[in-house]
Formats: sequence, structure tokens, C-alpha cells
Amino acid sequence: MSLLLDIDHVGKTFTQGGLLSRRSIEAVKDISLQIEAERPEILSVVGESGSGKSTLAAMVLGQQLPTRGRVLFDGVDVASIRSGADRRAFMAKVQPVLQNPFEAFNPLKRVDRYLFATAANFMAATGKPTRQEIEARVDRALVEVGLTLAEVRGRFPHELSGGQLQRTAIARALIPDPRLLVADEPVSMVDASLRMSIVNLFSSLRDRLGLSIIYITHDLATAYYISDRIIIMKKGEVVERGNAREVLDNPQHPYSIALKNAVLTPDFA
Ligand SMILES: Nc1ncnc2c1ncn2[C@@H]1O[C@H](COP(=O)(O)OP(=O)(O)OP(=O)(O)O)[C@@H](O)[C@H]1O
Repeated sequence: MSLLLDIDHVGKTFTQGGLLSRRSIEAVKDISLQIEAERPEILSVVGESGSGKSTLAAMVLGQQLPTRGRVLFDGVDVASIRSGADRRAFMAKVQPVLQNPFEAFNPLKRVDRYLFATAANFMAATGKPTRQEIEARVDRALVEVGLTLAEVRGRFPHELSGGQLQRTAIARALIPDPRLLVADEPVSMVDASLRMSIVNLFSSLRDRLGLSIIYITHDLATAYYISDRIIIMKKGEVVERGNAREVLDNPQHPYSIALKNAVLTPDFA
């Protein structure tokens, strides 16, 4: 069994304040978690605000370095990736999807410019691509998310709906052919009526492209619906983990039970 992602006893402590008022925050305590390379999956990470979900995501993305343990991607310690070329190769394989698509795009810049720039950047690793090759790559990524380049071409962010813009942001993440998406609250800013279509898109990307997705959310209903596995975090620790439906149908830890009761919807009843 080879591992795509191996989070090995990882912790992150932040230190804040000056000499006299120094205090430590253990955002992530000691988490181990693996995703198998041959078994693409959606892994949901849920927990209240401040439980360490985003810090864990930032360590997987190499944006924060662990203060203990290691994050291995495809067998390589993410903390050891230093050169620009290695960093670009890693980023091609592990892509973030942000919470707010309106923050991902400058309102004064046409969205296709971002897509072309991303394609040109990642395709440059194998020689200078032609304009046609870049457009074909961008169109392919947009088609994967249910859009086309013709629909997006020349548009500014405000000329697309929130759902279309989040799809475009996901398309941008797909351009380098990643193996893992790290999506931090990707539907919380999207209109409630469109949320299911975006999370369904994640399921279909897993099935069609063999992508694994770490789905960070407060929304237990969508987590229940699309995830294969779930971890429930509290104060930097995993308090419960397992098959998403089994955990959410029959939570064991008092915190998981409270979390479920707080958001009980007819879906769970
Ligand atoms: N750069 C930082 N410096 C200091 N403390 C931080 C930093 N980033 C996060 N923290 C602290 O670490 C803890 C975990 O934060 P984190 O953002 O990972 O939680 P979260 O579960 O993602 O919360 P939310 O759902 O609100 O995004 C919090 O106490 C937070 O204040």
C-alpha cells in the first residue's frame, strides 16, 4: 500500500506575545492520518471554530510547518521542499480551494487571465506551451467543473454568479492535474441552493479524475452526504474518526454527539 498523504504525529504550536506576555497555543496536538494513493477519497474534517482544522490544512499545503511530526506527500517530507522548482512540482499536486471565490480573484481582472496564467505557469515545466495549448488546457479544466472557456472568457468576477466563480476557482485548481485538493470551507460563501451542486462536483471529481479531497467544513449535512471518511476535531485533537456515515449515524464521543445535535436536520433523523 503506498500513501498519497501521511500525516505522522503532527502538531503545531503557535507562540504569541512579547517576552513578558508570551503564550503558546497548541492549535494541532498530535494527529496522524493517511490517505492511500490507490484509493481516492473525500475526507471531511469537521469541528467547531478554533479546533485546528485550518492549521492542519495549512500544514498539508506546506504553508505552515509542523512543530512536531511530519507531513509526507508521496513519500516526501513537505517541510524538506525548498527549491522553487520542487515547490512548484509539489503545488501542482496539492492544490487549495479557498472559502471565498471573490477573494481568490481580483475584481478588476478578468477571470480567464488567472486561468491562462496558471496553465502557462504549470505547462512551462515541460516546454513553452502555445496559446492554443493553454486555451485547450483551460477549457478542459472548465469542462470538468461544468463550464466552458466560451462561458467564462472575458468576464470579470462580478459577471459570474458565486457558484460559477467557485467552479472557476476549482477549475483553476485542476489545471496542473493535482492528486489532492484541500478545500477549506469551500461552500460556506456559496448560496445555500448551490451548495449541493458544488459538493456533488467534488464526488464526481473523485470518481472521474481519481482526486482525493480534504473537505474542511462546519456543515455536517454536506459532509455526511459526500465524504468517505470523517475526522471530528476538538481543541487540536481528533476525538472521533471513521466511515463518515457510520460516525454521523452513530457518534460515540460526547463532542460528536453535541455537534450532531446542534445541526440536526431531517437528513439525519
Ligand atoms: N498564525 C497563528 N498565530 C497564532 N495563533 C493561531 C494562528 N493560526 C491559528 N491560530 C490559533 O490556533 C487555533 C486553531 O485555529 P484554526 O484556524 O486552525 O481553527 P479552525 O478549526 O480552522 O477554525 P475556523 O473554523 O474558525 O476556521 C486557534 O486558537 C487560533 O487562534
